[in-house]
Amino acid sequence: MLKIDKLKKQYKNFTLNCSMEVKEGMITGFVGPNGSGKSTTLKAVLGLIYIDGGDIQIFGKNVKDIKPEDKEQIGVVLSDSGFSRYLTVKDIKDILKNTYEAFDEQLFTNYIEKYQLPTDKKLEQFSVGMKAKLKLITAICHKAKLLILDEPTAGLDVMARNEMLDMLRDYMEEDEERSILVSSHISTDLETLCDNIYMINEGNIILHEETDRLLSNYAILKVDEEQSKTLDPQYIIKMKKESYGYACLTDQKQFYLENYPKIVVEKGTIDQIITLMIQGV
Ligand SMILES: Nc1ncnc2c1ncn2[C@@H]1O[C@H](COP(=O)(O)OP(=O)(O)OP(=O)(O)O)[C@@H](O)[C@H]1O
Repeated sequence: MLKIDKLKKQYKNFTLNCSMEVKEGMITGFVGPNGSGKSTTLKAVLGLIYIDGGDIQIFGKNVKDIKPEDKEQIGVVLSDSGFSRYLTVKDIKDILKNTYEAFDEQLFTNYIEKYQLPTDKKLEQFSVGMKAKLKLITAICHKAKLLILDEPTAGLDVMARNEMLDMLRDYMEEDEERSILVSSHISTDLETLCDNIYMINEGNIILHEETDRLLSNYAILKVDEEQSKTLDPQYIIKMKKESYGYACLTDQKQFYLENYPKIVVEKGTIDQIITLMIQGV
C-alpha cells in the first residue's frame, strides 16, 4: 500500500532517514517524541515537501507519478492544514462533493449528526475537538483506500479520542483492503488501534514491532546492582540507570520469567518502551 525506502530530508539541524511500510488491511502507528520527524515523513509521503533522497511508493507507484485519481484514494489529516476558518460544514460538504467522485454524502451527514457538529457555524467558532472530528470525517468520507493521519487525536479528551478511534475502526471494517498510517504521541491510542508500530527518534526509525508482540513479549526488568551482574544479557535490548539499579528492556519476557524468578519483570507500556529505547544504552 505504502512503502518508504531510505527517505532522506535534510533541514539545518535535522536529518530524516526513514524506511517503513504500511501493508494492506493494516493500521500502522507512528510514534516518537516532539521533533523526531513524524510530520516531515508524512508530508514527504504526501508530496508536500521536496525530499533529498530515497523512494516513496504509494499503491505500487512512485509518489512523483501518482495521478489525481490515485490521490482521491488517500484521505489526509494534517495538523497544520484544513479548510478556511470562514467556511461552514455545509460549505465543506459542497466542496467535498465537487472534489471527490466517491464522496459519500450520506455517511458525511450521518457522522455530522452523530457528533452533533453545527452545520451553519463558521469553523472559527468550532472547538478544538469539533475541528478534529470534522477533519477526520472529511478524510474518511470519500472512501479512500489509505488514510494518512498526523496526530488526529491531538487536543482531544478521552471520550472524543475514543469516538475518533471507533470511527477509524468502522472505516477499516467496511473494506479489508484499506490501510491507515497514523501518528500519535498518545501511546494508549496506538495500543488499542494499531496492528504494528514504528518508533522514530531524531529522524531514525529505532523500532518496528507488531503491537501484540510489544505488549506480550516486551518487558522491563528491574534489577539492583548485584542482580545486574548475574543477568544473562543476551536478550537485553537497552539498559538505563535508575535509583534502584537498572531498568532493562527485553523482547523475551518469558525467558527472564522462567530463569530469574527473583527479579521484577514488569509488562512495559509503549511509553516506557520508547523511553528506554531512546534513553537506554
Ligand atoms: N520547514 C522546516 N524548516 C526547518 N526545519 C524544519 C522544518 N520543518 C520541520 N523542521 C524540523 O524538523 C524536525 C522534525 O520536525 P517534525 O515536525 O517532523 O517532528 P514531529 O515528530 O512531527 O514533531 P511533533 O510531535 O512535535 O509534531 C524538527 O527539528 C523541526 O524543527
